[in-house]
Amino acid sequence: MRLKELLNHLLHYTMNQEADIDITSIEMDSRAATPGSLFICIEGFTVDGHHYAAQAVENGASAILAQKPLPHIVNVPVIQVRDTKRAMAVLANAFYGYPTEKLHLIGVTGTNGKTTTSHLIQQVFADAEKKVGMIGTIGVMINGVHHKVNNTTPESLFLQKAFHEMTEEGVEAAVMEVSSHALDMGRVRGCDYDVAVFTNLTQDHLDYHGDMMTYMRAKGLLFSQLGNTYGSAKPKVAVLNGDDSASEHFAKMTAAQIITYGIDTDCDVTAKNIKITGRGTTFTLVTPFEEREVSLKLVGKFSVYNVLAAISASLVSGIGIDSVIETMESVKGVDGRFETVDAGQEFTVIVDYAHTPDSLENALLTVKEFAEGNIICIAGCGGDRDRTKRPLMAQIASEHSDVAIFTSDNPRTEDPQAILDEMKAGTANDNVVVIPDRREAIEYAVSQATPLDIILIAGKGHETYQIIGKDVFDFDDRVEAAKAIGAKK
Ligand SMILES: CC(=O)N[C@H]1[C@@H](OP(=O)(O)OP(=O)(O)OC[C@H]2O[C@@H](n3ccc(=O)[nH]c3=O)[C@H](O)[C@@H]2O)O[C@H](CO)[C@@H](O)[C@@H]1O[C@H](C)C(=O)N[C@@H](C)C(=O)N[C@H](CCC(=O)O)C(=O)O
Ligand SMILES: Nc1ncnc2c1ncn2[C@@H]1O[C@H](COP(=O)(O)OP(=O)(O)OP(=O)(O)O)[C@@H](O)[C@H]1O
Ligand SMILES: N[C@H](CCC[C@H](N)C(=O)O)C(=O)O
Ligand SMILES: [Mg+2]
Repeated sequence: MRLKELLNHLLHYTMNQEADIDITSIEMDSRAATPGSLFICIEGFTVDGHHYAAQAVENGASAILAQKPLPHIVNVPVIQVRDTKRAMAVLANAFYGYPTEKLHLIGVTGTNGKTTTSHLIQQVFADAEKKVGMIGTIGVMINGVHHKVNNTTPESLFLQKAFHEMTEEGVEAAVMEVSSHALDMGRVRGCDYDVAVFTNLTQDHLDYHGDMMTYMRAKGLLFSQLGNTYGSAKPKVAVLNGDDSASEHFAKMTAAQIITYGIDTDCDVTAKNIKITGRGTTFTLVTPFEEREVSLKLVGKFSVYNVLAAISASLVSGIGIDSVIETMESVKGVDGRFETVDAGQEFTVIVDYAHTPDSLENALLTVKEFAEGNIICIAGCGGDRDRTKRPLMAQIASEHSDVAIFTSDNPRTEDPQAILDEMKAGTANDNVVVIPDRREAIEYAVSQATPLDIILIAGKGHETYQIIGKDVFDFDDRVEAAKAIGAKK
C-alpha cells in the first residue's frame, strides 16, 4: 500500500519530508523491520520504542511513525502523531483491509472463564461446519492450526494481521478473549465486535488497575465499543451474566441489544435442576423459547455458567439449538482446566488453571461436591502480579482442603520465599505445608495421597513452563504428577 494512501486514514499528522513510497509491512519491533516496513515507535513499560528508530532504519525500515520528534532520523520519512498506539490501531486496521468487518466477531471478557467459554463457542462453530478462528491464552487457532502468542489479547497490529489471515483462509467467525489489560491499553481498538460476552468480575490484576471500579470500567470498554447498528439485519448483542452485579453497569454502557444468562436470578437463558457429580453435570436449559435437558462431561457450577454463556452467544449468532447442545454435551474439557491425570493411581489428580481467589474457591468447592477422601490442594501465586490476592488465595486453599501445600507459580523476578510468606500471612490454619520447589510439592502431595483422595494442582493449567527470575524452565504439572505417581508405585 502507498504510504500516502495509508496515512489518509489518520486525521492529524506531520511529516518531515514528502515521500511517495510503498509500505509492505507495519512493525512495532525494530528487530522485525525490513525494507518496505513502516516502523511504529511505542512507549512501553520497560523500554521506549523511539530509542529503536535508528535500528529500524539500519534494518531497512522505509518510514517511521513516532509521537516524539526524532531529529536524528533524516534519511527516511518520519511521521509524527499525538499517540502512536492509537494510530497503530487505525493503520493496522486499514493496512489489513478492515478484516473484522468481514468476520462474525465474538469477544469474551471477564475475570474467569474466558478461555473455557471461547473454546466452547469455537467448538460450536467448528461442529456446525463453519470455518472458525480463535485468539486467547492458549494461542491463535485458524481453521484448527495453532500459533503461539505472548498475550491473551495481543497488540492491535498482531490482532489485525491474525484477522486478515483468517479472512484469507475463508474463516467466517472468530472468537477471542478480551483481557482488561488489552481494553485499557487500546489493543482491540477498531475491532468490529458482533457479540460481546461477559463471564464474571472478581478480584485480579489490582497491581495494574489499582481498584475494582477501575478494573470493571476497563472491562466495560468492550460493551461500549460494541457497535450500534439499529435496523441492521445483523444486530450487535451483549451477552451478560445476570447473576453478576457488574452486568448492570455494562448494560448501561452499551447501545447493543442485551441477552442475560444466569442461574440464581431471573435471566433470558438459565439452568435449573443442576446435578453435579465427579463425572459430569446435568441440568434443564431454559431459553425464551423452550426447555431442554443437557448432560455435560464438564463439572462444577462454574462450568454451567460458561456453558450458558456459550449457548447464549451461539444462539444469537444463528446456530441452531440442537447443534449447540450436541457440542456442549460432547466437550470433554479444555487444556489444563480441570484436567485429570491418570497414571494408573487409585486417587484422583486434577490439574486446573485457578489463579484467582474466586476461581480457586470454585475449583475447590466443586471438588468438595464429589470428594470421598481427603482433598490435597497445591496452590501458588504468580510473582510480579497482584500481591493482594496472595493471602486471600492462601486462606481459600487451606479452608477448603484437608492439606494445603503452598508452592511457587512463576515467581518471575520476585523472591519465591517472600511470595510464600505473603500467602502464609493470610491463614492461621494448621493444615498448611510450604514447599517452595513445585516439583517437590507435587511429589509430596502424591506421597501423602491414599485411595479416594483428590489432589488439586492449581494455578498453571496448560502452562508448560515455570518462570524463575527472567529464565523460563520446562515444567508441566501434568507431566510432573504422572512422574511422581510412577515413582511411588
Ligand atoms: C505490561 C504489559 O502489558 N506489557 C506488554 C507490552 O510490553 P512492554 O511495554 O514491556 O514493551 P517494551 O519491551 O517496553 O517495548 C516497547 C516497544 O519497544 C519495542 N522494541 C523493544 C526492543 C527492541 O530491541 N526493539 C524494539 O522495537 C517493542 O517491540 C515495543 O513496541 O507490550 C508487549 C507487546 O505487545 C506485550 O507482550 C507485553 O505484555 C507482557 C508480556 C505482559 O505480561 N502483559 C500482561 C500484564 C498482560 O497484558 N496480560 C493480559 C492477560 C491477563 C489475563 O489473562 O487476565 C493479556 O492480554 O495478555
Ligand atoms: N465461570 C467461571 N467462574 C469462576 N471460575 C471459573 C469459571 N470458569 C473457569 N473458572 C476457573 O478459572 C480457571 C481459569 O479458567 P479460564 O482459563 O477459562 O479463565 P480465563 O478468564 O481465560 O483466565 P485468564 O485471565 O488467565 O486468561 C479454571 O481453571 C477454573 O478453575
Ligand atoms: N493471565 C494471568 C495468568 C496467570 C497464571 C499464573 N500461573 C501466574 O503466572 O500467575 C496473568 O498473567 O496474570
Ligand atoms: Mg484465558
